[in-house]
Amino acid sequence: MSPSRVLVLNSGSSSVKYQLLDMSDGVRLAAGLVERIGEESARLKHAHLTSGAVREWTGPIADHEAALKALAEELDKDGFGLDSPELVAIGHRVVHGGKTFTEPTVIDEVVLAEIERLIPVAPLHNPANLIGIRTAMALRPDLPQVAVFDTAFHTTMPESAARYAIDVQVADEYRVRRYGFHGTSHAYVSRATAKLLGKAPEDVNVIVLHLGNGASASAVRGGKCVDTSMGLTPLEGLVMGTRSGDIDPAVIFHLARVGGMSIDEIDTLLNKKSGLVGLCGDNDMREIRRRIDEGDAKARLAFDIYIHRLKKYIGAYCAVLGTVDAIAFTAGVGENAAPVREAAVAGLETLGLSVDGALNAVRSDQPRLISPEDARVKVAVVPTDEELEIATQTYALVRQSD
Ligand SMILES: Nc1ncnc2c1ncn2[C@@H]1O[C@H](COP(=O)(O)OP(=O)(O)O)[C@@H](O)[C@H]1O
Ligand SMILES: CC(=O)OP(=O)(O)O
Ligand SMILES: [Mg+2]
Repeated sequence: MSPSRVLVLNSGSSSVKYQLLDMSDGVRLAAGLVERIGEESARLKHAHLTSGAVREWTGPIADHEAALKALAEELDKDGFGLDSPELVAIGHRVVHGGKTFTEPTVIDEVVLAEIERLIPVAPLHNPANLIGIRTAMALRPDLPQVAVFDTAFHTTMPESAARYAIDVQVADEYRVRRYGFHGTSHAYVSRATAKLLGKAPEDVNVIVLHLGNGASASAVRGGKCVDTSMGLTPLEGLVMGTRSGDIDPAVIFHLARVGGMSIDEIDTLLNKKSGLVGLCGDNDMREIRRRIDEGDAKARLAFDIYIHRLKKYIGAYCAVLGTVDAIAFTAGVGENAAPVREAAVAGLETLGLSVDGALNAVRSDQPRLISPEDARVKVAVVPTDEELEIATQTYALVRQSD
């Protein structure tokens, strides 16, 4: 049998998630996570999925390169070393691909240079993605390394949604436009939602709510993205774990002129010290719900602001799409937090939206409907699988160029 294993690396600002899949049968062989990179108490969790064996390890991991080497060692212990001839490619999540990359792309020096050029518009993500790619290339220079871009799915947005209403020349010179992110997830979840409805992606309009630590909404018409909430960078849109999402841009001038803050300080404020963490000190929805149950007013207000923004985007995307077949909740918060799903659609009956309390309370890792049976617009929980989608696209590309 020809080799058919693909390793997927999803390098975030302080973590690396990875999965090894056999694409001949879709079996996941190993998966893991290195988090708190750069700290003394970094943590590695590795699972050998066919046996169920799990290894965990806590200790200092200095940087992303060290993290990559540590995860390569764990794979090696399970007989899945990066030197394995079974491996056909390594697929990398790359967050910002600008307008250049609309498809998965085999990485060479030109592609690396372009990803590097885009660092100013994805400062939390692209540098980590680059280190992941360079380290993997050094370990396996002979293997195709494929970049799968978060922005790719959104390149179908019409100009009316993608352009900001600013001077066109300035916008074009500095490539200021709305790119959108989490596209791999929006693509996967919108397709999986169509499947759940028993329809082809071309035949349905779906609103996808990707609510993780970073969060974004998208409006998908017939399988193609027509609008999304993130913009030039992953800062626009919904309230997130540590990011503000939408604000009046004049807040920035005000903080600079009146507050005496530097641009870098404001950048850090809006990207890392805002959102849920800025509002109540916690960015984990589990902790926020626990505090609400204890009567904590700050946590309550943070939750209410989060929901208010989410509702506005649901309403906006109903308007953008005209007719909506389903809205799908996904990622850490969307898949697990029933109170968020309930609150987000509460009062939207006139838009055809409601959830069934009992169905919403069910915990499952399977795609499922949580709206009443006769609902005009279906509400679904659809677990995302960015790693599978990256592996699928990576494998298809290397098979095609065989
Ligand atoms: N059981 C749960 N209930 C509520 N929220 C949860 C639960 N599990 C995870 N979350 C939320 O999901 C977030 C992480 O989502 P995830 O999609 O893994 O994020 P990312 O990929 O951006 O790191 C956590 O910060 C937390 O807020
Ligand atoms: C683009 C983005 O926000 O990604 P993440 O949710 O992984 O931070
Ligand atoms: Mg994520």
